[in-house]
Amino acid sequence: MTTTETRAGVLPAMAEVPAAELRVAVLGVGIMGADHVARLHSRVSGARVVAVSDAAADRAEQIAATVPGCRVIPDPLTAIADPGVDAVVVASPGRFHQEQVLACIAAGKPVLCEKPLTMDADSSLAVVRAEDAFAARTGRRLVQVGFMRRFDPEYAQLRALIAAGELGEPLLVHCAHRNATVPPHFTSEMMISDSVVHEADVARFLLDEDIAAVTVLRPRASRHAVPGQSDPLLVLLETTSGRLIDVECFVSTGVGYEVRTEVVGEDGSAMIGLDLGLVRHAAGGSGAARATGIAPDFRQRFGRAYDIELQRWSDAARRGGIDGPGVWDGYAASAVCAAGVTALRSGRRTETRLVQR
Ligand SMILES: NC(=O)c1ccc[n+]([C@@H]2O[C@H](COP(=O)([O-])OP(=O)(O)OC[C@H]3O[C@@H](n4cnc5c(N)ncnc54)[C@H](O)[C@@H]3O)[C@@H](O)[C@H]2O)c1
Ligand SMILES: O[C@H]1[C@H](O)[C@@H](O)[C@H](O)[C@@H](O)[C@H]1O
Repeated sequence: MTTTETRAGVLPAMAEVPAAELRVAVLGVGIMGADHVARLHSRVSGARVVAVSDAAADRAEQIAATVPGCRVIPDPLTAIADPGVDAVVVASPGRFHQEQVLACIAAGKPVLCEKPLTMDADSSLAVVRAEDAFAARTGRRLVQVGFMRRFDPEYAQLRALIAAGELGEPLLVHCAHRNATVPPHFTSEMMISDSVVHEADVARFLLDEDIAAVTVLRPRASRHAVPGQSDPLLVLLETTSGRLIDVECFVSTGVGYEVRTEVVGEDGSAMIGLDLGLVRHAAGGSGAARATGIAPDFRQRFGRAYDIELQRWSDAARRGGIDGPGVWDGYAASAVCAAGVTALRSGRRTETRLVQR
């Protein structure tokens, strides 16, 4: 149900990419959207940013000025419908994703939607249903979700190691997800729906199964936490077959952007995210050790992953489809986060509710 569903939306790697350049509109050009505009303009081939849209007019003008010929279209829905736009990147705040992604589906335009797909499981399911209806008519998938870790070479290597059986049966995954700071409006709920959503997807990506239940513990809060916020959090995800994933989510460390993942299997363990490449411990020897650097934020740590993600999305969009995590992955992660928010509020283990596909 997990990556099989994703694979259904993945176009074969050998498929030809049409010669015509993909004309892209980017909706929301704050930190992430502006980074994607620069990436599409200077590092992704076969795509051109032709329009940007942002609730802040001056911000839209400022970012449009960085790309020759790029227009500002103030209303995002007008930008989606514009006949000069072939495909869309949604990088607006999460609460606008549902409306904007549904408009892309209605217009039949491929869209890369930044995570989270939407803010809760029901609205994500509504997107799944709309895209399913489109796919039933056309045989094409339109929505790719910006779970960029799947395109990070270290995560890909870790997944391949697990799939090849090199660690034996994976049993445990230890994750650290640390940010230097977050804006003052960032709530404990957002630590689940906006931050731990990455681990919800990574767990499904690495282990190829769904998350059945979530428990959230609140350790003593850091004095740097946004007032009223429980920071850090310890989140425990249980997979359907009984594997456990523990996630330390700490978003006000003041240090930098630290994202680590260690998989412990019956026959060894492997860890990524130390700026050392993949470090592996197996019977008879372990991996490298050298001084590490810490990236200040996601743009440095996952820059290469975003480049690969947007290049592959753009190539697939030119063929009319997607090449990466789809709506079902977005929905599954939203369902985990919904259970997580309930677990956070209630202090109780909460089962994930996922409809049958
Ligand atoms: N994949 C990642 O690692 C990653 C990293 C950062 C952010 N994100 C995601 O990207 C999205 C944007 O995050 P950000 O950090 O860039 O936020 P941001 O606040 O820096 O930027 C959001 C921008 O959207 C604009 N905006 C507000 N309402 C809008 C609307 N209705 N339509 C279009 N634009 C609108 C705002 O004016 C602002 O410029 C979020 O979904 C976030 O979760 C993903
Ligand atoms: O939107 C950001 C982004 O997804 C980062 O990758 C994550 O580390 C942050 O916690 C989140 O707020």
